[in-house]
Amino acid sequence: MIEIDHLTLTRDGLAILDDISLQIPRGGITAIIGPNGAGKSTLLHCLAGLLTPASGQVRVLGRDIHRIAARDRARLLALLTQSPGAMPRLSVRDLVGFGRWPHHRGRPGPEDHAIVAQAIERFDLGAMAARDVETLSGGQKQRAFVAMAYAQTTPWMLLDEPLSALDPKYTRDIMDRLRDLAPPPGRRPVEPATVEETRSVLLVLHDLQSAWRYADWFVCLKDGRVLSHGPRDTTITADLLSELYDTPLRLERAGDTSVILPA
Ligand SMILES: Nc1ncnc2c1ncn2[C@@H]1O[C@H](COP(=O)(O)OP(=O)(O)OP(=O)(O)O)[C@@H](O)[C@H]1O
Repeated sequence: MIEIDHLTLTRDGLAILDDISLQIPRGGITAIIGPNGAGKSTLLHCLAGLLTPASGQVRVLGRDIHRIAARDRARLLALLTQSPGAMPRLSVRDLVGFGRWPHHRGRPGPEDHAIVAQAIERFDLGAMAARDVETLSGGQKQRAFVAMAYAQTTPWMLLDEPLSALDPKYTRDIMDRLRDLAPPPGRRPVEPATVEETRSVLLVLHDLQSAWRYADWFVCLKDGRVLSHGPRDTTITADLLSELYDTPLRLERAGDTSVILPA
């Protein structure tokens, strides 16, 4: 579980995160949603221990994130940021291999190679594994970075807008794969033999449809505060979404799911 206890983070004297307290359950997929500038990325960086709050605490599996050494943190949480930056002259295979660094620190062994191969297969990157990352399309690059986070084999994967450049096929593909790794609590993950631990996936999403379809748990942020959080079915309503985004939205049943539409 991740426990967030009265977390406040300020920049230039302004509270970007304002007294946030909540718990994020272990296992399953949690979506952080909310309008632009709500503080979603900032919260993700705080959870990863990369930003120091003005007050409050983040505990991951019972430990204060700021008291965990960087190397141990990297074996606990994988963070994929919104703009991971340029990777000149690096092949897709090498990029994915970077995910193993906290485990082998420069001396990869057979298990590291096996996990990288699985990640490449799992995220459908085999045909481009030898290519320079910078020659990939935006969506292909996105998949390669998610595969890198996967190869880190951490109990927690924190992904900031992993769907932003993806077409509908790969949106579904990546979310199905994350669902396999982080099934709803109580169900076994679909994992290869070398990667046995259940993952917990925490992602920032603007794609509300995917959030609705895949997330078990929601954190709804607005103006640096938590407007609502909890399991999907008891948290997400048309009224909540309309208030969150300051625009009228409705939620309609469509077969086995619901769609979110302008009201
Ligand atoms: N380095 C910084 N200095 C000052 N303000 C910042 C800094 N980084 C972020 N902010 C501000 O903090 C607020 C929250 O930013 P954050 O990136 O966390 O929002 P977000 O919810 O992820 O937004 P988006 O959906 O647009 O990506 C914004 O008002 C932003 O301008």
